[in-house]
Amino acid sequence: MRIDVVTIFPGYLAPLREALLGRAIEAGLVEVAVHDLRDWTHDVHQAVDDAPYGGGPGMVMKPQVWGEALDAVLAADERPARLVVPTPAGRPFRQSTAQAWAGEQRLVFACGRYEGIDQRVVDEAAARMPVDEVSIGDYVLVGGEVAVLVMVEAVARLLPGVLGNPVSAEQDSFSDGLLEGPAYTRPLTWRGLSVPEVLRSGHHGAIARWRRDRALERTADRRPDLLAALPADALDAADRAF
Ligand SMILES: N#Cc1c(-c2ccc3ccn(Cc4ccc(CN5CCCCC5)cc4)c3c2)n[nH]c1N
Repeated sequence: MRIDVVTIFPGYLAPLREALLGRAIEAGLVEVAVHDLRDWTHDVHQAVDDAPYGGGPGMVMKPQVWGEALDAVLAADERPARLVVPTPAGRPFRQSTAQAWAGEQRLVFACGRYEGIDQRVVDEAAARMPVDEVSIGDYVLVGGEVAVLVMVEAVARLLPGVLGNPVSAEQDSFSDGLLEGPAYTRPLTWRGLSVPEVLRSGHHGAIARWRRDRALERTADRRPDLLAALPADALDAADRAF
């Protein structure tokens, strides 16, 4: 997969080259290119924004600059691309979104700032490629860069070879519709708190049951919406007894 990010703050995306994802890039499992939107300005002030038509707070990002930038970035590689535009007004970005995008050959992320990007940039792009306007959550950020860091990590960890232990991607929270339960490691007792006996029993069936019960308990407590959204056949008799 190739990932391109267009932003006026390229430095914000530096964390993409750290740790697990950095190693995946070095291993050639994923390609990442970050582009400075201002490279496609032609005025001395490198203007990327202007006042909103119809009035209102703040500034809107100019369509001309974005159009030239996306044309150039898309032309740099022949693979078909999906354009992703983070916005507070977007559809929710979920694990299912990350799983769907993990199958793409190429993702191009457009990081807006100010009050966002002129809508015509999205509308014009949508005439020639798939475009998703997405939000990472119901809170307001100052720009799209942090959202792109979140989404790129969520997608990249699903790519073959990126995670050392691929099973854990399948056992993620949300993959089975539930939150994952508590995890423990050594020491056996820490500040007077011990690891639950069942996890040291060696009885894999009992351990699996305990973990499922803790996941159900946590999901019911913290995300009852997820429990309500589970398909009818997702809970077996033992789950229902819990
Ligand atoms: N993903 C994601 C995000 C973002 C996000 C993503 C991309 C951009 C680009 C610019 N901003 C800043 C911003 C902030 C508020 C508003 C709404 N206006 C407020 C004033 C009155 C009018 C409406 C617009 C633009 C962004 C924010 N925020 N939260 C998420 N989950």
